[in-house]
Amino acid sequence: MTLQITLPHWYDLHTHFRQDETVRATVADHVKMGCIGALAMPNTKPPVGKVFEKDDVKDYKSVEAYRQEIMTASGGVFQEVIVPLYITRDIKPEMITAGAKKGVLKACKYYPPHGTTGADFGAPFDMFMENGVFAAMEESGVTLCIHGEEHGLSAEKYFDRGENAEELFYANKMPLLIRRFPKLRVVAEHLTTKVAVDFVKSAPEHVKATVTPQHLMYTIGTLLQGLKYHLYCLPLLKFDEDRLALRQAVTDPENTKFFAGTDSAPHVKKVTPCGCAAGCYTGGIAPQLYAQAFEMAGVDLSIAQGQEVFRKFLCEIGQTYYDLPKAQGTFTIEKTAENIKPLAMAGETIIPLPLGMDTPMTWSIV
Ligand SMILES: NC(=O)N[C@@H](CC(=O)O)C(=O)O
Repeated sequence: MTLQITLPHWYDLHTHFRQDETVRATVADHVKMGCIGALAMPNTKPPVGKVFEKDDVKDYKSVEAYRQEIMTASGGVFQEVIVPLYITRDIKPEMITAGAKKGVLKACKYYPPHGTTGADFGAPFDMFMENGVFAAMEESGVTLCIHGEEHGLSAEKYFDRGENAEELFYANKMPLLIRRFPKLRVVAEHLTTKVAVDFVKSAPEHVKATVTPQHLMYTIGTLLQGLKYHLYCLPLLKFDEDRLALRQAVTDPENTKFFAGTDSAPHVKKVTPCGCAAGCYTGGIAPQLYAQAFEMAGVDLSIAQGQEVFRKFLCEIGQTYYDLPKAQGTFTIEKTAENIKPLAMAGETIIPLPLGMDTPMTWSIV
């Protein structure tokens, strides 16, 4: 008999829905994969750089309008959407306090300046340590979602082994942050290195982390062999010992910190004449990929104990941390290969991550 697992509906707690007509298509893919909500990243065009529509901050999108746009696109399926405020140079501590007080602002997102797709509005981390922004977040219980990479490094330092951009950030910046703001809620996003995993493990309980399917499944070697550019995302895939640390963290039966955040990032123009944009699209297929990754990590998903570890990672830890409405319904995945199709969008196509990979998908949505 084909193995099936029934899971509560879940929240993807790190994803990119983009803007305009892309929102409807990407949200639909999330609905297809059992999501009842998400934490939708603010690196849109223009960025989500203000809290309320009435705030007069450049031509930025507002948290309240973008949240409503996504809720509407889900056709009533989404129970809740968290839109973090993009931390730009234009953010003032008062905006955070006011947004939190009204219940509109739950999180803010730090991007290293020019560190990834849509990160051009980011500003140096130290600035927010000093200008009252992180202090206002700590005081009002707003979560800081961090893209934890040092910025401004040369290419060879950025991807250096042992001292790469993420390792430097978790060795230097993060300890300072949690010492200075001991009550600040922090989510370390899309971890890729053992250094970062060890940091999160050793930090207080309110410091958590998201992990993507691709960082659990692949290493830099997979990307380089055949230059599989659909696997190019930031932070870059790392080495075997890093992947092992991630796998151990998410599959540990005692895990209370590491949860699902796909970083699904659609790019209609992934390839440029001399390179490619960072971001992997996993909309519609993420639970299947996570299940495959857990099996690759040695978890037996045919037994209750294995399923429990998986359920906690996908459906429970993050939902509890963000105090999101509990799921009433369920969805089912089964162990049969899924036939993936490119997503058509505004006359262009978005290629989901596993298309063209050597490893075919082993799970599908029932
Ligand atoms: N992960 C990525 O490589 N890209 C993301 C941005 C990000 O979170 O880095 C994107 O929006 O395309």
